[in-house]
Amino acid sequence: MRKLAEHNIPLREASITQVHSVLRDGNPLIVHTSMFANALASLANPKQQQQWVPLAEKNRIIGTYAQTEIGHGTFVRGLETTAIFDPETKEFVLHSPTITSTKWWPGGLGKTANAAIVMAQLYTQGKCYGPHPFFVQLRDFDTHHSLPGVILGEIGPRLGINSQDNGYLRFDHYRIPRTNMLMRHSQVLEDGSYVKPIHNKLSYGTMVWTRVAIVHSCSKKLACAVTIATRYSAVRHQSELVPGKPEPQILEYQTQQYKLLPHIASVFAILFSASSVLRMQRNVAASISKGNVELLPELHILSCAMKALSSQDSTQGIETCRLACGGHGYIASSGLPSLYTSTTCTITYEGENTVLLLQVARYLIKSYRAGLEGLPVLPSVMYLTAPSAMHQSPPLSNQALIEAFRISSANLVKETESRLCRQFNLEQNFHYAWNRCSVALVHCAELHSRYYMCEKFLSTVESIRASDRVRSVLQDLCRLYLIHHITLNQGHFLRSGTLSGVDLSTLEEEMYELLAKLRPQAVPLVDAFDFRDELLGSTLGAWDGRVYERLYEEAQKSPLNKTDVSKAYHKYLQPLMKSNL
Ligand SMILES: CC(C)(COP(=O)(O)OP(=O)(O)OC[C@H]1O[C@@H](n2cnc3c(N)ncnc32)[C@H](O)[C@@H]1OP(=O)(O)O)[C@@H](O)C(=O)NCCC(=O)NCCSC(=O)CCCC(=O)O
Ligand SMILES: Cc1cc2nc3c(=O)[nH]c(=O)nc-3n(C[C@H](O)[C@H](O)[C@H](O)COP(=O)(O)OP(=O)(O)OC[C@H]3O[C@@H](n4cnc5c(N)ncnc54)[C@H](O)[C@@H]3O)c2cc1C
Repeated sequence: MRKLAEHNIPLREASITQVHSVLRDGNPLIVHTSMFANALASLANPKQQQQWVPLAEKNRIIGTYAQTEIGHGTFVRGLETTAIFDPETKEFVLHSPTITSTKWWPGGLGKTANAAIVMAQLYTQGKCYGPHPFFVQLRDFDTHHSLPGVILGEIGPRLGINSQDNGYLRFDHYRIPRTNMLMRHSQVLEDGSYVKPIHNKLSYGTMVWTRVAIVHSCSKKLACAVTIATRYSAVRHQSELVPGKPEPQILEYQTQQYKLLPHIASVFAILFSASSVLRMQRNVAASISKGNVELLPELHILSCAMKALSSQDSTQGIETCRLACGGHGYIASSGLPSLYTSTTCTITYEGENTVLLLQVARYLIKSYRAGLEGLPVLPSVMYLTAPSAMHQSPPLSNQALIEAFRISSANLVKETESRLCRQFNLEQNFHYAWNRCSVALVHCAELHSRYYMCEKFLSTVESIRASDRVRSVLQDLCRLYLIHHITLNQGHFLRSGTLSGVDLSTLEEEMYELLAKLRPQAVPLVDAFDFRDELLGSTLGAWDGRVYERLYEEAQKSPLNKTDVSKAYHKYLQPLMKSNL
């Protein structure tokens, strides 16, 4: 915090790499500066904001977002914590009636936070109105002791981000003032009457906002990983490419280029998609403040789609980068393990990916059916029932490939919808039929989301202001991305008839040429991400390429190297060596 203050950077504006470079194993304040701050900004009314925001900004209040329970994370409607309005005292009584209602996971809840936005089932006048957000003080603001009626702690070691003190929380008939319910969108009045919001999912707004932020952070984490692995691949020499010749840089191997270059491209694809979703989010936020919620469903679906794809792509990409560094990728000082553990959790949190993709699929099927009936559908899914335009672009041009994506995606939705209808006729129950088709439905959502990402990559590269040479590199990278994802999904293109076996062979051939063509650009491309060595914090990825010296220097810092003979020798090893075991 002192470093950031020195450089005049508020924590909420510190970049993901700046924070990650200092707090490798998780940031106990991340949920405070992201979700808690956002919940106050978007769910609290102006009076509540005046009361809490200045205190949160000065870190007098440190908050978290306590929604997930030990029994339910995905199914928000199934939360069990209750907030029952007591009209006598004009208070809400928060209670955790069961073990499964224990709040579980919130970042910083264990030891750091003294307050939380708690999602609880709102009851008033004997009726339940579903999950609503409440501002809840958990600890004394001076002594930091937990308050009577609040039981909390930390949940124990995790795969990674262990400095984030993810916590648990229970309430025992804990009372908070009525005015602690976040009342921007819905209210409980003094007499206990409920005022409903203009859209009943507005209280989920903090999740939507965080999903958008995750997309951007995934591109940054992947950019760090490809920088490390690419620079290392230019330094590392191994084996013989031609027998008897000197060992080449491992980046000369086509298989190594195939491991790295598509993920370098992926950084741009995710980044450009993130910008487009962020623009949409700003528009939707502005319309909501004017009372218009028309585009909220579109934003919800787009943020689900892009969060799912970017978290999956960046996690796989980081793991590929780690593997591409051989043994040295496994050492903590390479920076790759902590990048992996702090990214793979994005597949699960803020909506588990399969669940989010099923939300996307639900929207695709509904929109397809609406389109067939001539009803209006939102812009991103109009293509599902629009006539195909495959023959208008030169064969295998970028535009033709995007059209192939669009038609294949529409085709898959059409095919899956027919399967859903057939299954419905057999089962006579929509929900069972839906479950029976859910693998195919996830594939629909993935292909639609990939189409969106490819389209955003291409349209951004086409409109970007850059020198001809820079543009040409970006165009090659974009082309590589399109072809790579077509080859990974070739079955869909064959099924839709948009590409033939011969087309796929031609594209595959071109992909190999692109790998060779882009090979000299690999290091300049990652240098252009412009990470300082201090921020990257990697023995393998530093700018000067002194990999072996740094690995050796770092090993000297191991606590085991402080003495020649370790204490364990005297305590365990020597007795073992002398025993007859
Ligand atoms: C899966 C859903 C979306 C399902 O919600 P539901 O109320 O059961 O709705 P449904 O019946 O499936 O659909 C009804 C309808 O509600 C729509 N909807 C759902 N969510 C939204 C939204 N946000 N905005 C606008 N619309 C929304 C759906 O699209 C449906 O629309 P439709 O009826 O089809 O027109 C929800 O339960 C959910 O969001 N679950 C995921 C939970 C989650 O993301 N938790 C995050 C906890 S915080 C965290 O992980 C922080 C980590 C950060 C860190 O450590 O750094
Ligand atoms: C590191 C980390 C930090 C977190 N931070 C916070 C936080 O700050 N605040 C907070 O409130 N929560 C937090 N969480 C909780 C997180 O949001 C949930 O874990 C997440 O939403 C997934 O829910 P779940 O654990 O209930 O998984 P489950 O839903 O139980 O998932 C288990 C499996 O069931 C499947 N499944 C579930 N429902 C369906 C369905 N409808 N259709 C098909 N398959 C389904 C899933 O696909 C998955 O394969 C955090 C979690 C982690 C790991």
